[in-house]
Amino acid sequence: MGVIEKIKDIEAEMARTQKNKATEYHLGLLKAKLAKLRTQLLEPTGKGGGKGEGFDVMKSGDARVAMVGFPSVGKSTLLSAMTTTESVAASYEFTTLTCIPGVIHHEGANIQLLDLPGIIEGASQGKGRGRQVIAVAKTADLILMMLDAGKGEIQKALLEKELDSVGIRLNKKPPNIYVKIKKVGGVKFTNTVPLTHCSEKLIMHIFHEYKIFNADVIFRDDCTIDEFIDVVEGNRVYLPCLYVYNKIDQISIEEIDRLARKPHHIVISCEMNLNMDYLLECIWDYLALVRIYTKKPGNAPDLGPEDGIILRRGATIKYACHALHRTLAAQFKYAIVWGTSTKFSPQRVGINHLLDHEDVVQIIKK
Ligand SMILES: Nc1nc2c(ncn2[C@@H]2O[C@H](COP(=O)(O)OP(=O)(O)OP(=O)(O)O)[C@@H](O)[C@H]2O)c(=O)[nH]1
Ligand SMILES: [K+]
Ligand SMILES: [Mg+2]
Repeated sequence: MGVIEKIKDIEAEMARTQKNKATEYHLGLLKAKLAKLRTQLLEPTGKGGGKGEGFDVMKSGDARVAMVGFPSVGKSTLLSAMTTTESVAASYEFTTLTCIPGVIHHEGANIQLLDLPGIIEGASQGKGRGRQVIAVAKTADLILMMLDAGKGEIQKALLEKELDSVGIRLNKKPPNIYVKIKKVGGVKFTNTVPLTHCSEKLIMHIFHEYKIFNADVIFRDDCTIDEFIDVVEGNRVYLPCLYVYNKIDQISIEEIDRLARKPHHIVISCEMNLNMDYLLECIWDYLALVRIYTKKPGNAPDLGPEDGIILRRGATIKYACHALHRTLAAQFKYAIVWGTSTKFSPQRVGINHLLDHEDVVQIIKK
C-alpha cells in the first residue's frame, strides 16, 4: 500500500471514530501515525518529490514573499502590478507553470515577490504542481494567500488545510513545549501550567508510537496533542500570512466590509488598483523589517532613497554592526542614536540597544 492510501485509511478511521474519553488514546495515536506518514510523503526521495524544473529560484533581497492561491485568482496580475516583472495573466486556469520572481522596492528594501502556479485541493499529495509550490512557500518569510473575493471563504479553508497537512502553520507561534530526547533515564514530564488538553499518560502513549523512551518534556503552556506532535516531528514551519481577497470590484460593498474586518485579511482589486498601497504597507508590517540609517562623525546622516540598512524588528546595534562590516562589532566602543528607540535624541547607547524603524546610528570605534 502506498503512503497516500495509508494516509487516506487513517483519515477515514479517524472520521469513523467517535471522540470521547475512551477513544482519546487511540485518536492520539492515529494523529501521530498520520504525522509520520505526511513527513514521509514530503521527503525529497519520495515519489513526486524534489524541487521540479523552474522552481529553484535564488533567494535575493531582504525578504521573500510567496503568493499561493487557486488558479486565476490574480497572482500574476498582482506580480505585474507591484513589480517591474511581467507575468502572463489570462482568464484560463494554470496560466503560470513555474516560479516567477519579481522585486518590490520599498523603504530602501528589496523584497522578493514570487508568483507561483495555482494550487488546488490535493496539492499536498502531488496534485498539479502542488508539491513544488508548497516547497517554495516553505522558504518564504511571508505567505500571501491570494483568494477570489467572489468565492467567499471556501478557498481559504481548503488551502489552509493543504498547508497545514504539510506542516506549515500560519500566524501561529511555535508551541511552548520543551522536548529533549535522551539516551537513558526514562521520560521526565513536567508541566508549569494546568493541562486541559493533554495528560502525562497520553504523552507517554505518543512517545511510545515514536519509539522514544528517554526524554525530558516541559509543557509551559496548555498545549494540545497536535501541538505536542508538531514539536516531536520538529519539521514544522511557522509563517506569517496575509489573506488577500482580490477582485473586490466584483462583490458588494457590504461583503467587502465584512471580509476586511477579519484578522489578517486585506481586500484589493489588482485590476482596478484598489487598496494596493495598503497591501504594500501590510506586507512591510508583516515582514517586520526596520530601516536603519547611518551617520559618519561630522557628516549629516545618509537619508537617500537607497540609503540605510534593512534589519528585522528586534535587531540591536550589534546586528547593525554586523550588517555594516564584519569587524565592526569587535571595534565597537559606543553608539549615538537619533530616533524613537531612545528617550533622548541623540542618546549614547551600548551594543545591545534595541533599534526602531528609521533610527539614525553613529558608531564610535575603540
Ligand atoms: N475583475 C477582476 N479581474 C481580475 C482582477 N485581477 C485579475 N483579474 C483577472 O483574473 C484573471 C486571472 O488572472 P491571473 O493573474 O492570470 O491569475 P493567476 O492567479 O495568476 O492564475 P494562474 O496562473 O492560472 O494560477 C485574468 O483574466 C485577470 O485579468 C481584479 O482585481 N478584478
Ligand atoms: K490564470
Ligand atoms: Mg498566474
